[in-house]
Amino acid sequence: MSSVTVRVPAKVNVQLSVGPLREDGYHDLVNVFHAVSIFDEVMAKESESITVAVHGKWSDQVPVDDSNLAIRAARALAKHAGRTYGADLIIQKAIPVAGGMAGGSADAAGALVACNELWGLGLPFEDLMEIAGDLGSDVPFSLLGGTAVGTGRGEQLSELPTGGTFHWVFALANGGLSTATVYAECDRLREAAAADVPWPQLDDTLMEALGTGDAYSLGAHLSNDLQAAALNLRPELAPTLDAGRQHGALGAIVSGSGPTCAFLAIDATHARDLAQSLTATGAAHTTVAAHGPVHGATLV
Ligand SMILES: C[C@@](CO)(OP(=O)(O)O)[C@H](O)COP(=O)(O)OP(=O)(O)OC[C@H]1O[C@@H](n2ccc(N)nc2=O)[C@H](O)[C@@H]1O
Ligand SMILES: Nc1ncnc2c1ncn2[C@@H]1O[C@H](COP(=O)(O)OP(=O)(O)O)[C@@H](O)[C@H]1O
Repeated sequence: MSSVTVRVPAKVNVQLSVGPLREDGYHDLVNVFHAVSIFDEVMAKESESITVAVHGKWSDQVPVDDSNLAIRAARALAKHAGRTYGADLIIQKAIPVAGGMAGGSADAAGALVACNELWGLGLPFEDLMEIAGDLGSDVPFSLLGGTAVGTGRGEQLSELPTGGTFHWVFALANGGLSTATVYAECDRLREAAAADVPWPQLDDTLMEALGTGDAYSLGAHLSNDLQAAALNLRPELAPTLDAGRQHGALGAIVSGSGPTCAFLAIDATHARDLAQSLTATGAAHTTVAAHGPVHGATLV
């Protein structure tokens, strides 16, 4: 086989509950991930060494050196297999960069699946999940997709059955936010408020809404403990969220660490209308309609 292509989705967090800061610099989470139909594609081609090239709208914001998550994933896989392998990784980017939609994690997951195939390693899914967890807290979910609860750093996953398809609109922001900076701002706000940080708990009503496919209830129960921090760092996101609610979104939330804003719509037609209203009124400059849940990293 001379080349392999893998498609990997973006995510939104429908519940993101952040526990106290741990000694290792991470936070324990209850992170309810939901994979949505915005996809990066990762192609792996036979080569002597491991390289990366990035194409698409956001390509200029992605590093192509050894810090690229797809390169790090391919290297980690080769190390796990105990041999030196090469692959030219070609990424077609549609997921916003540093947008809180796990684009880098998606590319890492895509590279793991593509190189496992290209190199004929035949490693089982569980091995890929273990390597993924070492690469980043969100990478296992990019492999798995669907809807799932992440605990620990977010890397320990349990799949959640959902009762239907949910329709979303994403308002993309100019410029990204660093995940580490948003977590640090969350800690700073908590310290300033001298607030006790409760241990994160799964929201049972949200679980039920996902299970029954009840978009109205899901919209009412979306939650994100990083939202206040993201809004502090990017105050201009607050009016965008308000505009979405005014235009009939069932729920409006910052996606993960932001700055992408996510709006839950009633159905596909409402999502299209909502996306149009947000751009027509200037509340958002770029919007994307998408649905979830969708599969994780998949060979095409
Ligand atoms: C916030 C979330 C929500 O899904 O994603 P994004 O919205 O950024 O995509 C995740 O927790 C991000 O996961 P990921 O982007 O993989 O982060 P990592 O590379 O593991 O960690 C980057 C940094 O984020 C902070 N971090 C991450 C995960 C976690 N449970 N606690 C943390 O405090 C740490 O400062 C860490 O150094
Ligand atoms: N393949 C990649 N795609 C996107 N970003 C990458 C990639 N590899 C490394 N990065 C770096 O990771 C950072 C976080 O990117 P991303 O995963 O898109 O954001 P988020 O964590 O908000 O979902 C970016 O600012 C970029 O410097």
